[in-house]
Amino acid sequence: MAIESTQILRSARRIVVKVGSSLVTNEGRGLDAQAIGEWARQLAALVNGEAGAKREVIMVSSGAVAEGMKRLGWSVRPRQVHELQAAAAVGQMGLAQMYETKLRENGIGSAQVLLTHADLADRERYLNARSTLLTLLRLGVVPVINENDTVVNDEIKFGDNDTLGALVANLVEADVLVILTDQKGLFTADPRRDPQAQFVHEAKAGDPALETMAGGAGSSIGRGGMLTKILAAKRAAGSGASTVIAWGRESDVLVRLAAGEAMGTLLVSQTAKKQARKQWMADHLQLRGAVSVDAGAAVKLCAEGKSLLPIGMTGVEGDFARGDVIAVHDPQGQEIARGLANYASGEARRLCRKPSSAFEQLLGYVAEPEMLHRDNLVLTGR
Ligand SMILES: Nc1ncnc2c1ncn2[C@@H]1O[C@H](COP(=O)(O)OP(=O)(O)O)[C@@H](O)[C@H]1O
Ligand SMILES: N[C@@H](CCC(=O)OP(=O)(O)O)C(=O)O
Repeated sequence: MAIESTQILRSARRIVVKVGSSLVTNEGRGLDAQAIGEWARQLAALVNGEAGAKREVIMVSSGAVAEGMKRLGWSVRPRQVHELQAAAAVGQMGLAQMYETKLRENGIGSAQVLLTHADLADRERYLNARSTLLTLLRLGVVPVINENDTVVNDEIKFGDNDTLGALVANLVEADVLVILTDQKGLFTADPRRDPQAQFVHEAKAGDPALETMAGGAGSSIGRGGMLTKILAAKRAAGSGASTVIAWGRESDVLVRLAAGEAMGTLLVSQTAKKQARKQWMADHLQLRGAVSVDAGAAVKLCAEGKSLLPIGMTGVEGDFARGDVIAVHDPQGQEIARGLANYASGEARRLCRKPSSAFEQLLGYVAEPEMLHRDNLVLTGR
């Protein structure tokens, strides 16, 4: 593995770790307390900076359906969606409890977050999920995420948490997505079926050749197999995150990866994080409105890399909701930036020229001090 590649892991500050059902539930035998304890110990080590700098980590864990089936005494995975949903609701209790216990034993707080694809497609919910997760990370708490199986049906169900892991990596703009599974990484063919399969150390995320190598799930517990992992890596690369697929039972896997050790398969994102964000924002051509700012705010945005605060806003155009993409115009009417609005147009009009200390009285609640947060904004002027 090239030196620059190991550097990707070593320098990663925000990491999303995804573990699959077969690992979490010991191939369906029940929650693997020892394995979860091991990952919790390693997550704590990353948060505490024991493997280099302090990292922010998010755990995306499957296993609710498999654990629920065990608790309900079902040996065969039900085909009816509502039975799967019921099993997930039962199993999620145990899953959350186990992570909470194991992380707490390591001195780390945890939070349960259940998400659906629809939550992340809706701009307002996307922003809400993003700010909640970023707040949890700032507090040093490890979010433990799963699909919200109760409210999804066939069409909108992720069906596999590899995709969810990638969407979460996009949501929080993680540096790296680590997918822990029951193989050492990607092989040129499913190693359970082809003994000649060669290990792939490193490749470009999104390379179509990888999709032909990847087969379906090797066990009756796992869902997506390698293909969903390859596609997840492609999706994660959309926001600039590289992906590692590694064996979840390798000793100290997370700590060693974070220290830069070459393990598993590294799928390198071809786009830098900033460039990816700019592209994403540029793709949202449908601007819902704009805010005009004074010269001071324009300098803060363009030259100082700051967020846009309502105090610098002189006017609001259009009718937009929280989470919509809007433009920022300088005093000459030139577009200088675009970003995700934290406030709807009606609220924004009331906040123009106001300091954040006045927001609560004006709106009746306290929300973000920024109209456009730096992380949700790209400069578009020259
Ligand atoms: N090219 C490949 N390289 C490695 N594993 C593969 C490949 N194609 C298919 N697989 C299968 O994918 C399985 C992992 O996927 P899955 O069972 O869904 O795990 P998880 O529960 O971790 O998501 C492996 O056990 C393996 O049998
Ligand atoms: N939300 C489901 C996860 C779906 C699933 O099986 O994912 P995975 O094992 O990661 O392929 C659960 O917790 O059972």
